[in-house]
Amino acid sequence: MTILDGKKTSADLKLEIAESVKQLKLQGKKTPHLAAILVGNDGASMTYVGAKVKACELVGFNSTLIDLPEETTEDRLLQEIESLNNNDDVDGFIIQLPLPKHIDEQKVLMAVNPDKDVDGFHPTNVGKMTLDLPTFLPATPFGIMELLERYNVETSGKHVVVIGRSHIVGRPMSILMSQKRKAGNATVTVAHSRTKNLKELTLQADIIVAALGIAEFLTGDMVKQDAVIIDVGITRVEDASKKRGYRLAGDVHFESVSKKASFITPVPGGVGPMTIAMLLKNTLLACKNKG
Ligand SMILES: Nc1nc(=O)c2c([nH]1)NC[C@@H]1CN(c3ccc(C(=O)N[C@@H](CCC(=O)O)C(=O)O)cc3)C=[N+]21
Repeated sequence: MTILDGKKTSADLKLEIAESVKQLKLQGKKTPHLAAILVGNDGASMTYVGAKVKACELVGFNSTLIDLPEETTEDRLLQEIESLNNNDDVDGFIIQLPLPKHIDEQKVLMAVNPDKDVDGFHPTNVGKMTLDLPTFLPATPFGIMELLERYNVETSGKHVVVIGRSHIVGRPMSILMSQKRKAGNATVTVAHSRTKNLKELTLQADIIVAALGIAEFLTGDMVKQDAVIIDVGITRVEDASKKRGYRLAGDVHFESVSKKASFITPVPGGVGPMTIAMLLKNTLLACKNKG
């Protein structure tokens, strides 16, 4: 069994990105600049955005965090987006999800200039991804593809079962892995909350991407011997014995599943850190695209 070490791989990627930033600077080009908008003070969201800002510092990017209160109106948020769209120094920006319920997420994501949409959530970029045209790939799926590639995990002709159909992970993952590309050429089944006989499907899977958001959902009895397991879930589970009062759990029951897996991503230290590294990669690309 091999651990797909996202922490190590993301550290390697960040070194590569830092090297590119140095080269840009030597050529007298501008420093990449990522901005993030955070609405409200959800604990997990604050952690993730904080990690993104820290990662920017590490690779030598400039970063801006726009921290708005929970009661921010949709109009006010749209104004902030317009101002980032028009800010020539900002190469790319993201709006941390989820947004408060009074804000229309689709409307907000459509307001982002697709050339600065380093999350790859704008319909233009989703369309380009689907057509396999050059674009910003959504960071989590992009990170998983990179991890599979760097560990030389064979995907061609394999049966992948993606559990979850979200716009940010499950759906794009299913599209990318079925495409003719590195870590692609797979036969993909998308399972979701209405799927019948899920266990029958997962037992046939060579590769399982668990992205449904239920802690420790996938157990050893649902998995074939030597399957490749990608755990996208990250849930804070109350645990009084921990410093912070919680532990992080994936969508995979690691203890039972790892006994059968050939490759498996841990939580923490798997897909999460890769997401951040790929966001940086997209920002570097946005900066280079500008010329
Ligand atoms: N517009 C937008 N873009 C996103 O990419 C986005 C988002 N919204 N909303 C939430 C999800 C989630 N996400 C994570 C990023 C890093 C870790 C990460 O680094 N996790 C660490 C642990 C961090 C911890 O201690 O909580 C790990 O898995 O090792 C996890 C999750 C990005 N997301």
